[in-house]
Amino acid sequence: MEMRFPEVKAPEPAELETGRLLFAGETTFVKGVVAMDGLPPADRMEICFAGRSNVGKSSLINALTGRKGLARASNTPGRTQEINYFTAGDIYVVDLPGYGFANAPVAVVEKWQRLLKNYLSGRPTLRRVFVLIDARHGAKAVDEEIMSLLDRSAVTFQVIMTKVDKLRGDALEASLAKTRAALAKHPAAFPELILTSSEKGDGIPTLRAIIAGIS
Ligand SMILES: Nc1nc2c(ncn2[C@@H]2O[C@H](COP(=O)(O)OP(=O)(O)OP(=O)(O)O)[C@@H](O)[C@H]2O)c(=O)[nH]1
Repeated sequence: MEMRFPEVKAPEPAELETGRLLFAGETTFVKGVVAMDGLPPADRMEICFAGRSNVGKSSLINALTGRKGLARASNTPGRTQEINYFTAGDIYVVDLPGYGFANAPVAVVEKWQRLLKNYLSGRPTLRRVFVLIDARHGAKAVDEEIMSLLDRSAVTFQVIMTKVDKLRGDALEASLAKTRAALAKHPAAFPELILTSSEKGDGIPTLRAIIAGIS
């Protein structure tokens, strides 16, 4: 299953095991943050997940941590409005608010954008941002915006393609090629895409191993 996608180098068994162990224990919710002064102390490494509303972020975090109700999967785009902190092993896993939602009031969007910007550019322990992109839709303008912000903030990021079970063959290849081309313009980006399906579990052990390998 893990070998189906040649994008990232397949982790070694020992790396897979380290990744499994990192998420084998209890993943606990720490807090939802709405302002910079609410962030927990920057006392350990953290990684975070960013993506457009409905990209499948909650589903991915649930699959990663093996806890169904942890990050709520919802069909109502844009309902996750806080920076949510979780602990997994000795790291923080951070769930950023989904961006690009159409119906939220402008003032609300602006407040989130400000928080997002401040967080991404001012968190010393943030080691990597995983930018989620729906395999069916490819990178949209809002994804480009966040990737440019990450470039400017010098925060390295890696793209996770979500819902790859919805595409196959040439359609999947075309989507990947387009995303790779988009990434080539971003100096802070890792070139390799991580392909995932939370529904099928594809790519989840690999993602765990990648996270465990970040130091
Ligand atoms: N086929 C398929 N559907 C998925 C997958 N991951 C998520 N979905 C579906 O996509 C929709 C959105 O998933 P969520 O995980 O709630 O998305 P989100 O990005 O957290 O959404 P917000 O809460 O709006 O930010 C749901 O209907 C999920 O069931 C996947 O890997 N495959």
